Amino acid sequence: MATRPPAEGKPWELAAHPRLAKGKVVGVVVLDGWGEAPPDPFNCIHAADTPTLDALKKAAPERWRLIKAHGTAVGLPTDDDMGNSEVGHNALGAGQIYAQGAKLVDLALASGKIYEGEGFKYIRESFGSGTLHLIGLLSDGGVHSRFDQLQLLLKGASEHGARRIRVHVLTDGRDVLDGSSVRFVEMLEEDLARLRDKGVDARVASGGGRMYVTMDRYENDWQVVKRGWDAHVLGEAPHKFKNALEAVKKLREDPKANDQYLPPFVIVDESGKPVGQIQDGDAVVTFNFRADRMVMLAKALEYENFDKFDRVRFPKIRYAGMLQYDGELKLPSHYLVAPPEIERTSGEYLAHNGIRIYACSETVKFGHVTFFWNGNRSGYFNPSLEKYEEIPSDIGIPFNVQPKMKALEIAQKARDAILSRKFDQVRVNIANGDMVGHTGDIEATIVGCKAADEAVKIILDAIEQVGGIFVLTADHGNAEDMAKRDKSGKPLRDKDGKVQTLTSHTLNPVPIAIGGPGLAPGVRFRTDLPNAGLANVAATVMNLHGFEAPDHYEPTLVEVVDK
Ligand SMILES: O=C(O)[C@@H](CO)OP(=O)(O)O
Ligand SMILES: [Mn+2]
Ligand SMILES: [Mn+2]
Repeated sequence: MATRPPAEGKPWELAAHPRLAKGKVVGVVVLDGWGEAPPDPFNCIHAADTPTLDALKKAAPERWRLIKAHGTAVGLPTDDDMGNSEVGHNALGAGQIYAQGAKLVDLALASGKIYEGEGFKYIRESFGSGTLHLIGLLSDGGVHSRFDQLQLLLKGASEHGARRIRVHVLTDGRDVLDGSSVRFVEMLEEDLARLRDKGVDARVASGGGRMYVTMDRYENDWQVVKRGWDAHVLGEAPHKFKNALEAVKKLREDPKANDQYLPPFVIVDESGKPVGQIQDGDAVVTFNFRADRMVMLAKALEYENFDKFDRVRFPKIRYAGMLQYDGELKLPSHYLVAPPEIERTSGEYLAHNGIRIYACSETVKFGHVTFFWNGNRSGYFNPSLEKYEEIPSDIGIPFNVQPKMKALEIAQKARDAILSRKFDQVRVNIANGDMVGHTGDIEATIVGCKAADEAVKIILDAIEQVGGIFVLTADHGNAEDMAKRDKSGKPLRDKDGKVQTLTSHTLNPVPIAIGGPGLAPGVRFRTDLPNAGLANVAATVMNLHGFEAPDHYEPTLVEVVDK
């Protein structure tokens, strides 16, 4: 964790790098979900035809190396935590390691401070006559939420006065194994039964699969959020069950069922009445700590004026997020734990130093190279220097059906931005390894990886034409390992002998490659930073723009030697 002196009050002007020239176009490519792992049939990156990236690897160790993308290196609670896009892009863009949401929530729960904060005091006002609703991802993936945090919150809230609690569960299957929803619901039901023994009226009220119900992001498809609203708030859904365990078990009987995409369901009583609609006077907490897939629901819960879908009813509730999900929008206005204040990101520094930036991705990753990259901040630092462009993602189909996604379109936009010479930095995120990797479809992921490699080639060719520099890296692993493994690394099989598919991110390191005709001949990776991680990339990029990095940044990966 950074122990460097605080930057407060320091000037924004960056010193010129003593040996590296300014004025080169720098292409920054983030391959989402692209880690490094040994060759193996479940390593889709290895299995795919990726000539461009293979050629870069040959420049190791001087211009290709691995960096850490998981655990404490990116501010997560432990080294057992896989990386994810939020923490990955935060670290890449900020150049510093911050304790992230997951860790801040752990600390607040462990110390009990969560119950003394403004957010909890606010929702507690409703405990007298209202119900406390908890909505979020039922998972121990640690990417958006964690089950142990939900357990502690349930216990703590009841000890602090909540008498009637309803949980609205979104099943995962993306950060954890598909099918694990059943076990999570069982464990939750055990906890709720214990609360009932203590006289708290606690039940599951509604739910659905995270990719189909509630957890859309970057306004890709508001219908997803509407399905959640209908189930959680209105108590309306096509499927009705007597309890949540029956719900997930029955819905999973469909051979095509998948935890990520379970349809919305509502729990009803003997007379068919929903057990937990959200009503005037209730309190609501969205217990995900991660922002991107909760912001849309937060808007629906909080905004008086709202036109994304017909809410039918807009109950007067006291709503708090686990964290504040958008610092610029101040949304939600009440929250249980203060988010990390990520400051002095490389984007802000570079904007102060006149660097013109173009950033582009498709919808599902657009906020990653903009909002997350800039320390969870929306909008431009300097609109006259920056341009952010979003390519609409395919909607309504799973990504294994169109595994090439918009890789080509993103690369063409980047190429045009590079060749226009209107920008000093052209930054993209190419989504295939991650989004297709999450489907667990090996064939499709291989196709996606090949498409990503072709996109990289287009961008590198443009950098070549303008005499520029490229930095290519990734935010965390995914496509390089699609099998769940035992401790020795052998794929685990289910009772029918089928290898268990790993849809989640991984703990693997990711590659970083530098090159291009603009790179001074003596630039190479240092050898004294074997444990470097994503947070070391920002200082590296600043150097390649011809600046020294600020001294509170994690150190640069490069040095310049005489050639
Ligand atoms: O899809 C997401 O929300 C996460 C996995 O839960 O992936 P990423 O961190 O790559 O965005
Ligand atoms: Mn990612
Ligand atoms: Mn992902």
